[in-house]
Amino acid sequence: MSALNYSAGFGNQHQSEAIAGSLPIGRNSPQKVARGLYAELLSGSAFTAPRNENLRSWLYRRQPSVVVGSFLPLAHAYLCTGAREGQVSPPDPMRWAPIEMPAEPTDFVEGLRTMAVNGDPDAQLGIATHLYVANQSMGRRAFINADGEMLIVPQQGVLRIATELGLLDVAPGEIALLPRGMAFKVELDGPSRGYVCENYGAAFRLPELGPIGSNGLANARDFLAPVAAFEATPGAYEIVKKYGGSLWCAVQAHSPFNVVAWHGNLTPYKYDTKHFMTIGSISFDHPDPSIFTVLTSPSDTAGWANCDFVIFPPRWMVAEDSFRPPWYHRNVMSEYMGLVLGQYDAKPEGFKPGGSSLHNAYVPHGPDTEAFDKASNADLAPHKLDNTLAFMFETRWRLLPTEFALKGGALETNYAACWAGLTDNFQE
Ligand SMILES: O=C(O)Cc1cc(O)ccc1O
Ligand SMILES: [Fe+2]
Repeated sequence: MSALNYSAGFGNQHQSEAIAGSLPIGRNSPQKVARGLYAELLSGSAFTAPRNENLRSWLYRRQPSVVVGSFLPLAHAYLCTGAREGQVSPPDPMRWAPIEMPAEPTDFVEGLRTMAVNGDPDAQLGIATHLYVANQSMGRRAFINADGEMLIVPQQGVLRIATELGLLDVAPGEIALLPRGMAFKVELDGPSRGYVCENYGAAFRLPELGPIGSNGLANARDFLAPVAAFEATPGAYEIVKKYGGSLWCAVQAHSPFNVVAWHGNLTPYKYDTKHFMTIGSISFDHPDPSIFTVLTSPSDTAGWANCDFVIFPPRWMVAEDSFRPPWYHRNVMSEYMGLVLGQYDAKPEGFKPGGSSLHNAYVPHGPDTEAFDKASNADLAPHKLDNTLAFMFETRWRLLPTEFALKGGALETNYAACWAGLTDNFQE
């Protein structure tokens, strides 16, 4: 596959045309659009949302999205939505082994496995955490998620994601952010696995930097939007839509990837986590993990995120007289974690790439016995945590595991045993 071009900058008013002269100049909806294209507005916020939160793009396309026909229900055995489809489970820490690649041909949508849910897409609140396992490109099949935006974290396999606004190539170590309601399809280069945060709440944005200043963490210029690209091959397309927690399917006679030009600030993005500028302790103590926030979806209460996307990338550990890994803690927020590669310092052996863990609100957790012993006795010379990438979807609402998470076979039965060796070392 040839290298793609991108348009850089998070939240910019991007503009792009696959054929020069297709974008209207100085207006959005001229009486006749150049080349016989139709103008279509896709909004990601209410029209009257404050200017700094207003999201919309104008699409100039060969046929408008309304030419689709009617939708019929489409079954999916593993896709769950909102707290209503979660299971009752005890307040124990939970951890899952990586799930197996499917034996049958499975595309990205068919390969979604919901692990945990909260909130309600109709209330525009909460998230779902999914895994995906896939071995087949979507071909002439597109997915539109009207319930939430999709943050994709590949763990294995490079994804070529075709969107209405153009193409993104996304490898492990990179992430993709796909706006709610925008059609996309996923092409594979081989068996692929990864994680998805489906966000029913406010759109992900860069966090405030406060005293950090005007630079650092994820810098806006490192987010890459696609450039306009449309599919010319004629023929029918299956449109799979997630709408109100159910999947629906319609067949239309043409490709939905027929946008010749577009402009606006509602765009898909990719971001390479190797550009994340970490900030950490250069004196003592382990800082709160919020220091590693890449993107945040705020809730109505300041600082209590609907979801924070947090990464634990390669970085130097230099803190003096400090227990360097995460502390033992009980958090009001709920933490779903995944591992893209390498080891996570709080669980060096037990947490595997492709695996997941869930430490829900007030469920105590922290370094396992091995990590505690190692970090309590380590020589505190500067040390590089290298070849590692863990991440966390942290949400203010409790995450309910799904039936697949509890009964699908990957749940560890004795996870809590990793803390059983923490003995009482009290010396009177
Ligand atoms: O529990 C975890 O492993 C995630 C986490 C990491 C950290 O550095 C501090 C707090 C926290 O919840
Ligand atoms: Fe934690």
